[in-house]
Amino acid sequence: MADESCSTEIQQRRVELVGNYSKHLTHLLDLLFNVGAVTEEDLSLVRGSAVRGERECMRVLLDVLNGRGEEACRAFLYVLPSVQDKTAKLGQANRQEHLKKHKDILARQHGLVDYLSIRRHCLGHDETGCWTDITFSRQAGYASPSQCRHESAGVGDEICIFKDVYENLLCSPASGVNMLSGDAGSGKTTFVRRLVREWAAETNSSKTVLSLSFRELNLITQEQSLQDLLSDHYIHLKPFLPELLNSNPAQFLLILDGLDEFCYPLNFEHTPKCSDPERVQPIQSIVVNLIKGNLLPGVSIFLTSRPHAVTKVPPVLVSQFYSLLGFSVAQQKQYFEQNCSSPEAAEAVLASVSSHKPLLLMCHIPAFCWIVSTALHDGGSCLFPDTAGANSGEKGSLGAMAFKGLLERRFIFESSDLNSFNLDSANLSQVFLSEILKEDRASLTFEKGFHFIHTSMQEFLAALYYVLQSLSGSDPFSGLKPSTGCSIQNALKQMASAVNKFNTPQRLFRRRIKKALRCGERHQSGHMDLFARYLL
Ligand SMILES: Nc1ncnc2c1ncn2[C@@H]1O[C@H](COP(=O)(O)OP(=O)(O)OP(=O)(O)O)[C@@H](O)[C@H]1O
Repeated sequence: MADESCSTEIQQRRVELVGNYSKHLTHLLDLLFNVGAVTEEDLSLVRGSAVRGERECMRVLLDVLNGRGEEACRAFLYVLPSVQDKTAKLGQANRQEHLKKHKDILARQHGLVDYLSIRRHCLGHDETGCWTDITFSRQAGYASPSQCRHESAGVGDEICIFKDVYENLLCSPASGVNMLSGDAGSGKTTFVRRLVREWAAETNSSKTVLSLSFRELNLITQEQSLQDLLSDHYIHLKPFLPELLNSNPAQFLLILDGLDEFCYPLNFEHTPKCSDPERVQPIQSIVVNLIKGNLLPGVSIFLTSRPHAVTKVPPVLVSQFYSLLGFSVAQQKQYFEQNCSSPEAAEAVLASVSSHKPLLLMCHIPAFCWIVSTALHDGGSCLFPDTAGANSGEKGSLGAMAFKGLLERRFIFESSDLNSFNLDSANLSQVFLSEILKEDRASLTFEKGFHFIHTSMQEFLAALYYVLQSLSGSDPFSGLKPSTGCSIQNALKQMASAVNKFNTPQRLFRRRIKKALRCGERHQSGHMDLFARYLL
């Protein structure tokens, strides 16, 4: 009776055995041959079905075993656990190896060299010295749009630092949807970079980070599945992704940086519900289903956004809401000390900033500290002292392209855009602040593009272009033609007299500034926030 049960068991488990063991057929055949359960003839018979796929081979093997009787079936059931053990161990080791590789790749993608360009000198030292402390406020969810607009902590908000946010996102089991709101240039992407790098350096992390930016997601024009999206982005995880995503989504932290830049509308009410990672759908539906917890239920999500776009996500879906509060005066001091070439230079920069109240106020935004310390890197008192000179035409064209980009809400430029403004990408790195543009190898498409080293720089150059055009009597809006370089060159030559005019604004100039501000307001997207501040 006991003997009969082996062949019966195999028949009853036929579907499961074909599903789970077809992949390990070679190993199984070796074991069965070694214990004498199958003959060479049997092996040929099984392997002869290879053209119809490994599952068919497995079916043939089960038939062969059945034909050979109870002894062979018992041997099969006996060797089965060792196949399972070995493959589980191999799979585990392989997976660990790939996750380690994943950490290395993510750390490289979130590297510092291009991003915090002026602090290369600190890279050889302890990395924590590269980041300046910044303060956050934390509240459970957010209730109203006005709540996400202000930059100071409200009553009942908890004040926290990097470590607190890190622990909530990466050390607590499942933290739902977390949102970080901050003004343009306030340090959201820098926070993401630091988070990823510190996670990658940790040996015992329980969660795995996946990081995407909305700027990259904008490039996806075809419908696709979440699984394909992630597999394309993280090719090294491809063999494990289906299993990882299905088995335990709670082990992932998914970072989505820059919601304000996402160009597709998010419709939380009418997007069809989808919980299948393999289902093909538009990119905005993937985002909605992730945030609603339909796709990868239990995954922790970290969204960053400029304040105006926070309301794209309904408050009820947000479990923790963080705001970046900017640099305090003490933190600004720390920043300049970390980023200037010497303590004397840092002191001179700080003195320069402190003597201009508007500048001091603006420097609570890290991007301003970055621009100011780059411009005054030697501690001098003149902003961008070497902007006048032989390449002013190119700088002006760059400003025109930056302004056109803002009007069209574009942050990535193609070679043809550069050509139409007579800009040569090869020269640009030498022209302005050494790294004004960098190549964008958007990893989802591998297409070549360019973007300003930071959007705050794009907005700064656009504002500079706008002011100089207006002061020279030209209309900045009509100056966005390919030949713009020449007219800007003239404008830059007149910089000195223009600055005087700036002190005694003329009616036309005032009208132009008002027009620009109205234009900024009309673009409710907030991508001209800094542009407007620079103008003022
Ligand atoms: N904590 C920090 N320590 C040192 N530098 C920082 C820090 N935060 C921001 N910066 C500097 O400010 C610049 C702008 O920061 P970041 O790109 O993170 O802003 P953002 O909030 O993502 O801006 P945007 O909304 O325009 O995308 C960085 O390039 C970096 O030089």
